[in-house]
Amino acid sequence: MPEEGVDLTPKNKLLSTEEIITLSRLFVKEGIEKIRLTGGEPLIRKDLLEIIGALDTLRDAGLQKISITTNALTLSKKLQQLKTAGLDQINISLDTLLPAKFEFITRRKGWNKVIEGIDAALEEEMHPVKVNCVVMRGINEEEICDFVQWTQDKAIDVRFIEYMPFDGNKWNSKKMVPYQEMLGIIRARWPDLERLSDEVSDTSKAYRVPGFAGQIGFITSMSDNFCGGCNRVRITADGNLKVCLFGNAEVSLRDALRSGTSEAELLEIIGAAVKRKKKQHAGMLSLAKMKNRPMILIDNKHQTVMPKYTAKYAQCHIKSATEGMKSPIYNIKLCPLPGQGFVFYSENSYMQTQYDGVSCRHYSKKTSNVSGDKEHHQDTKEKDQQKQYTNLESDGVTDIDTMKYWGSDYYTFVNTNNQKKLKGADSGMNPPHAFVQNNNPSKYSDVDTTYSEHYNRISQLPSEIDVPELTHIDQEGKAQMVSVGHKKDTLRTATASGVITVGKEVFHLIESNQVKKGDVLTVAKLAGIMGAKQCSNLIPLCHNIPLNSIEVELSLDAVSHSILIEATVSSSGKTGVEMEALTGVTIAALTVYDMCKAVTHKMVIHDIKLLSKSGGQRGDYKYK
Ligand SMILES: Nc1nc2c(ncn2[C@@H]2O[C@H](COP(=O)(O)OP(=O)(O)OP(=O)(O)O)[C@@H](O)[C@H]2O)c(=O)[nH]1
Ligand SMILES: C[S@@+](CC[C@H](N)C(=O)[O-])C[C@H]1O[C@@H](n2cnc3c(N)ncnc32)[C@H](O)[C@@H]1O
Ligand code: SF4
Repeated sequence: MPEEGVDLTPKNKLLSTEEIITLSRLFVKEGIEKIRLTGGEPLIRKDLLEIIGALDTLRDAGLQKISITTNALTLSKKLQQLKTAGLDQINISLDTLLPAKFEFITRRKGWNKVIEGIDAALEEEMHPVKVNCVVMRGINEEEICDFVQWTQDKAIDVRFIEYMPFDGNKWNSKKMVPYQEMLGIIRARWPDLERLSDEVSDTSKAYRVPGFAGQIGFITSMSDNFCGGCNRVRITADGNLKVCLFGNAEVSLRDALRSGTSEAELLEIIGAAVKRKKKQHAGMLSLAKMKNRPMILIDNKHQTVMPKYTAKYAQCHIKSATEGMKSPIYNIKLCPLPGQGFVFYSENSYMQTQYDGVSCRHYSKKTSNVSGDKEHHQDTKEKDQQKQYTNLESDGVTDIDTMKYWGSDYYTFVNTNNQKKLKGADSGMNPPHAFVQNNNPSKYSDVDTTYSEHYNRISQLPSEIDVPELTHIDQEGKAQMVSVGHKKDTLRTATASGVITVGKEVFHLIESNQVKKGDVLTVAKLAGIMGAKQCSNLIPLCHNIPLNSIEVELSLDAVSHSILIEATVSSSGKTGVEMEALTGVTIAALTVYDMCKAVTHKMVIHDIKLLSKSGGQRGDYKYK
């Protein structure tokens, strides 16, 4: 819980008891066997007993387990009643065995109450009693062995959880303790720690110290995801279906229920969502950059925009991006800051969308607005638009390399620079909120797209997404050389430059050609040419391409006692030659260094950069 707290969702936005039960019945009918009430915090719901009691009546329909995950602050008082109502299993969160640290982590007292809750669960034989401990470096990692020791006499299952990134929790990779490291710490003290077997859909990898009453486990979402066995779907307290904890795609089942959607239609919506459940979550570093609801809000905050108007406006925006912009889009750029989205460029206009779905702006480069989007921008002054446009560019927006449309509201982006694939409308199950104009539904009350129309359209989209592999990593995140076989040959040139500052003495020796090893400028020039030719042998994922020409020039700067090096390379090929030009400059500079190091080591190679580049898919580049 952040220090400043969170805004509580108005009650009418939360699923009612009846709605929770209706949805549960539907899911159980479709084969769900276990329901976990998690958080937020389930124990603060006044109707918890009623919900568990109603879930208990679904046993005959196939429900086998009813569980909760709780902070256990009020558990000892309520447990007996919960068990009588039908609760089978309980997971309790506890990140420290030290009461003072508990207060520091949770910002409240209550450690004793949690321990009472754990003891009560053991007494009530709520088997297994799982204790969830999120391990954070610098906070509680030195307590790992104490937690393991705790299982000697207590028949609990302590699960060490890798700290996961959620909005606002200030995650960074250093704070996360990977499970291999935890395992190492435990093995150092208990070398005979034994591995137990897991169920295929378990979140944790189970272990036990031989002879101990309890066991331990590791929940390795970050370092070794267990998505392969994932069979879970999640409904937030405000009624959104999330098919992945880490996915932003959410579908409002609450709104569907409240708009009188039939059971068959609901099943269609759910089916379409589940079919698009991804094979696994994004990689660890990408996750950290993603926008995701914090864990505390998975339970209770309305985040998704309403499909009623998103469907129409998504269509409208993609349409303006393609047709409304009147001329073809020649470039798409990703804005540099999270949530700023994409900019589409065409001859006569450009359009900015926000990736988080908050807004979408369509700007005209000329005086008149572009059709299809006019009404949305009456209030935006051309000058401001221009300013924003310029800012985006000067902020160094990063190119999207390719984009593929799958229909009127679905597309994929691939961004090689950032090594990631971005999906605009996500997997199509979500209202395509990347293109929502405004989050004020009343403004668009004329829109009448219904759920079923929307999802019908979406369900026609291909379920498998053939995202082009353009990055230098393969599907397992390992390095690969990108295939350029499909690319056309074009004339490509690149110029790079660099500087070696050699100091007064060496400078004069070079200038007067008195360096003992020989003619520095000539040798370095040849070295630069040879270096450019050798580029693909030196840089692992570089292609070896036929070069048309290599020019290396060295000039002397008597003021700074430096040699300025410039290399220009050209090729008629499938891939750019900037690496060749940069290698040429680097090798020329190293050669100068090598030839002069007998005089001094006080030489600095610096400012190696790409000055310009032309040809290729992404257009020309000039260093400014
Ligand atoms: N990646 C991922 N991690 C999850 C998911 N559900 C739970 N976890 C992780 O498991 C931790 C404990 O969650 P719990 O609420 O106790 O649920 P659980 O582990 O699924 O519980 P069991 O039903 O006992 O397996 C969470 O803090 C997450 O780290 C999920 O769907 N995906
Ligand atoms: C978000 S809580 C909700 C249920 C309940 N309020 C509780 O405290 O247990 C569910 C589980 O997620 C864990 N959790 C919370 N933030 C996490 C994070 N950043 N990384 C990994 N697990 C986290 C909690 O420790 C808890 O076991
Ligand atoms: S697919 Fe999503 S929900 Fe399932 S284990 Fe992976 S991250 Fe969790």
